[in-house]
Amino acid sequence: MSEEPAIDIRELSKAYLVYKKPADRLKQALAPKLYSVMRPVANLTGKTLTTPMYYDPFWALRPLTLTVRRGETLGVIGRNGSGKSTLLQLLCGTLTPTTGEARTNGRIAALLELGSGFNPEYTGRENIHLNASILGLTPQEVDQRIDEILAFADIGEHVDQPTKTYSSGMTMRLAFSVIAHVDADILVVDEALAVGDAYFQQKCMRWLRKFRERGTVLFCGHDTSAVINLCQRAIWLDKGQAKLIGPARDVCEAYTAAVNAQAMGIPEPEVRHPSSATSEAGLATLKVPVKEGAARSLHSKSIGVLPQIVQLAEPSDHSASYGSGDAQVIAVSMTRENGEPLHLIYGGEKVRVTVAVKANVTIENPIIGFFVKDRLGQPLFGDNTFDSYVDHNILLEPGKEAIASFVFSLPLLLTGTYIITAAVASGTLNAPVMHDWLHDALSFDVMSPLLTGVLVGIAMEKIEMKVIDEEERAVI
Ligand SMILES: Nc1ncnc2c1ncn2[C@@H]1O[C@H](COP(=O)(O)OP(=O)(O)OP(=O)(O)O)[C@@H](O)[C@H]1O
Repeated sequence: MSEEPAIDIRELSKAYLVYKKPADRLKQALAPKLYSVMRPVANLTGKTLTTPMYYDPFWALRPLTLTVRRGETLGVIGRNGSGKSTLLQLLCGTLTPTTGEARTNGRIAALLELGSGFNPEYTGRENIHLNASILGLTPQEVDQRIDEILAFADIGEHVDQPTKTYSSGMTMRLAFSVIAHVDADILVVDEALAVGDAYFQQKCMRWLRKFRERGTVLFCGHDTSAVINLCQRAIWLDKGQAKLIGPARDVCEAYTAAVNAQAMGIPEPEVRHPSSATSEAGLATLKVPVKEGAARSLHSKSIGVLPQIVQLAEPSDHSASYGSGDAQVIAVSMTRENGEPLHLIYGGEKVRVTVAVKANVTIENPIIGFFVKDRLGQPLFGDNTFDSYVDHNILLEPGKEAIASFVFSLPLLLTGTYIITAAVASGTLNAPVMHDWLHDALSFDVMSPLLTGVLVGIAMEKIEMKVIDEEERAVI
């Protein structure tokens, strides 16, 4: 049983029937019956009548064969209209295939097209019952889990309002909460996940990372950094065809190269399909053609002064935390080095993150730390007080507070929302006793005009370029 793949797709395809005129749809519905009556008469006169087709088939998905192992996370990427939703809907059974089949082993739950599974006239509570039962829970099981579902969604009294009155963020909270509580074996999620506030997204990402330890995930979207971050393998769909299947990084790089080439008006890089023997391993040999005579103008720019607008949000009241409770994080802030509020910051400038904690019992040698995570919950950078204070024998008595501040040059960050996690512990770094770990202590938004394609940038001190001759080449 455990050797069975979670998803087994054989020659799966979908052709939509496209009618030129609305009347053609009616003709097509009537034609088979009409022709079955006319055919025997025609046969008597020695003619053969074939039923005409009033539609053109549009192949949204060409025959695809693919297996996904249990516990694997597969990314599905491709441009708009490439067939991603069609594939996922075929898997979920909401579309019927034209050829082939998709077999799934285990309970499958999908978060596709936000709220599409909700009846807008029903209240949130009624939709929980409806969706959870569609996903296989008995009414008793829904009753047992409803408090957990509501706690996870955290939408307060809105739960008794019709979902047509919900914001997209609230719909997302409820929809995700339901699929998180139905004991799914296979989860199919698309970029609907990007809806909602940063704190809830972090909660979903934490849940998703945990789910990956036991379940199979299909993650669909245009966002290659999310696919690289979450998925082991990826499939790139192009005009309904699987253009490349392989390790997520290779597939995303090939896809990004093709998208960039198209934007630059140069031919797409050649993509070599892996042979079936090596399809699970490395692949994708790329040759990037350069447009002949493409003159590039070169600017010198001072990277150290990229304006980044940093907007701090209020700390979340609902931040999840864990720890012994012997001490707790009571405040977290990010300011300029001198403590002034932060609004507009230039790349490479100094900032100060301050974490205040309070002891509930005597804490010997507290360790206070923080790290900054991106929207996918991936830690980017951070530090703690351990190395600097390991020999200081600090005793934090019950009711007393301590603050730690960290001054550093803020790396250049991509536009987006970032979250600061803060924690207080004691013991050692290898065997810490965690007193309070506050997942989402503070968030800040960055507007950055220039950077793309990296997690963080650094303030370059100097960038130079010059044309060299062979002699100079020899000394490099
Ligand atoms: N019911 C339909 N009838 C005809 N064509 C359809 C139908 N549904 C989808 N298509 C077409 O099938 C192709 C694939 O659509 P699909 O929604 O699967 O793409 P996608 O990769 O999910 O796109 P996006 O990234 O924009 O969501 C598109 O060209 C779309 O126009």
